[in-house]
Amino acid sequence: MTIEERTNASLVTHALARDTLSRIRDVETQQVSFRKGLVKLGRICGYEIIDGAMETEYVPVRTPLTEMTGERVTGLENIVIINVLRAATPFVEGLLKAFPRARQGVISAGRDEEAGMNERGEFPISIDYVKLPQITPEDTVIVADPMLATGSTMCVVLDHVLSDQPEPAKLFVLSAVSAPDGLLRVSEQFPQADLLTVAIDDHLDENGFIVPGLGDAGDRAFGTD
Ligand SMILES: O=P(O)(O)OC[C@H]1O[C@H](OP(=O)(O)OP(=O)(O)O)[C@H](O)[C@@H]1O
Ligand SMILES: O=c1cc[nH]c(=O)[nH]1
Ligand SMILES: [Mg+2]
Repeated sequence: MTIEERTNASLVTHALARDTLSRIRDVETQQVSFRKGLVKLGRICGYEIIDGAMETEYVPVRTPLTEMTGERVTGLENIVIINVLRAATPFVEGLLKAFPRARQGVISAGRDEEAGMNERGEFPISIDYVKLPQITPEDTVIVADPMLATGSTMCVVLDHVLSDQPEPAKLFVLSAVSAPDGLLRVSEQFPQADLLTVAIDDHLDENGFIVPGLGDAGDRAFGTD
């Protein structure tokens, strides 16, 4: 069975998403181009979510010449985007171009790289800051993080997002690059989530980095190492 058959994962299929991801994977791509690539990917993924998951309605439109029936996307006022600091910041900047009226939440989450992975392939995650909007049952919640590696970060983030809140109408976990381990872990713990990703890569290395991946997304976008 493929990983998509074993989980709720599906691929963002837009050719420009694959093009942009391939450019930012390149080790020669420097900070500014890398960050701009993540912004562009976020915008494309946002449009893909609208295309695949949102309803439209017919509306009367009066053009300068005549009256006609037009079409509008519904539900754009019920979008919540969660930014997993820090690597998701440029990704969310792009998503906001598709969802300019989204309510936003922020969670600062970091893997304890020094502690390393435990025997279950999980990292300890430190959460330093959480500020979330109230979620309603009408909302579509998009939790954005460009990298889904072991899934440790996303599971802790989803615990925070969903605790003491009504279940949203739809829940998307949006990533640029995912590893099979992370998709399996998040799918198992949060079967209600749709996992959207531009690529499902091969495996994790011994340090929990996605291979082939793109390296450390936060460091490359923020110019740190
Ligand atoms: O699936 P996981 O194994 O948990 O790894 C994925 C996490 O790792 C990266 O964040 P990192 O901890 O490097 O923080 P940063 O965004 O500040 O670089 C990435 O942005 C994810 O949040
Ligand atoms: O490959 C990886 C894994 C976790 N975080 C990253 O930024 N890259
Ligand atoms: Mg990082």
